[in-house]
Amino acid sequence: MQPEQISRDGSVPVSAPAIEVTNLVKAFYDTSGDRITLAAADVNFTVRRGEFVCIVGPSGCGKTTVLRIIAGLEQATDGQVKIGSAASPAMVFQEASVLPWLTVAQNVAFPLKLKGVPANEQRARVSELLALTGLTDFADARPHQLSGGMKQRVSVARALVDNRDILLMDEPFGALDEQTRLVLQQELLRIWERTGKTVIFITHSVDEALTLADRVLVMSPRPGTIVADLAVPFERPRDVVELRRDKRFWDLTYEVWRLLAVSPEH
Ligand SMILES: Nc1ncnc2c1ncn2[C@@H]1O[C@H](COP(=O)(O)OP(=O)(O)OP(=O)(O)O)[C@@H](O)[C@H]1O
Repeated sequence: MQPEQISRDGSVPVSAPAIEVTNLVKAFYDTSGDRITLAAADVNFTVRRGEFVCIVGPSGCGKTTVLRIIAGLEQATDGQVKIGSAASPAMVFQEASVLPWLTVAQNVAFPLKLKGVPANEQRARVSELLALTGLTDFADARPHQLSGGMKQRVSVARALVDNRDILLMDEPFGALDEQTRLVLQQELLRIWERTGKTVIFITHSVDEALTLADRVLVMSPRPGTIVADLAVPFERPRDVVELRRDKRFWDLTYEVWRLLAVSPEH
C-alpha cells in the first residue's frame, strides 16, 4: 500500500491522522466472479497518531478483513485507506508466527536481516527488544522450548524491531489463558507508553478492549460496519487489575454488550 499523506520531502504532516478508513467495502468473489460474501460494508473511522484503538464485533463480521486491508495484505473492493506513515504497518496475528528453526533472538532479528541491516546494529536492536518484552534470558531458546505467551512475546518483539509507526494486532492474545493474557496486556500497555506507536487491536473480549484502548469501535454483524465509537476514559498509565475496581469499567462493559446485542451471560 502506498502512503498517501507523505509530502514531497518525505516528511509526514503532524496533523495527518495515522490511519483514515473511508467508505471501505470488501466483497469476496468466487472464481467465476459471482460474489460470495460481503465481508465489510461502508466502514469509516480515523485513528490519530499514537492512539490505541480496539475493534470488537461478532465473529465473521469482517474485523480481520478490515485489518488486512489496512496492512496492505488484501485489496478493498471500494473505498479508501490512507496511511500517514512512510513505512507499511507491522502486524501481529492470533497464532504466534515464529520460525521454529530459529532462536528467539534470530526470530526477532529476522525483519532486520531481510532489510540488510548490519549485524552489530541488529544485535543492539534485538537486545533492546528482548529486554522490552522480557525475553532476554530466552535469547538462545528455540520456539518449541517456549510457552504460548512467550511465543506471542516473540511475535510482538519482531513486529516492533524495525520501528514502524503503526502496529496492527489481530487477536494476539486470543489463544492464551486468562492470567497470561492479563500479564501480556499490562506489558503491551507499558511498551505502547514507551514507544508511542499507533495501534489497532482486534479482540473478541470486551474486557480486553476496555483495558487497553483509548477508543473502542464496535462492529455490526456481517456485512460489518462501525456502529459505535466509544471513548474509554481511564487515565494512563493503567493497571489492568485495578481498573476492574472502577464502576465506569462495568458500565462501559454493559454498554458494549448492549451494542453487540448479546447479554453478558451468553
Ligand atoms: N479469502 C476469503 N475468501 C472468501 N471469504 C472470506 C475470505 N476471508 C474472509 N472471508 C469471509 O469474510 C467474512 C469476514 O471474515 P473475517 O475473518 O474478516 O471476520 P472476523 O470478524 O475477523 O471473524 P472472527 O472474529 O471469527 O475472526 C467471513 O464470512 C469470512 O468467511
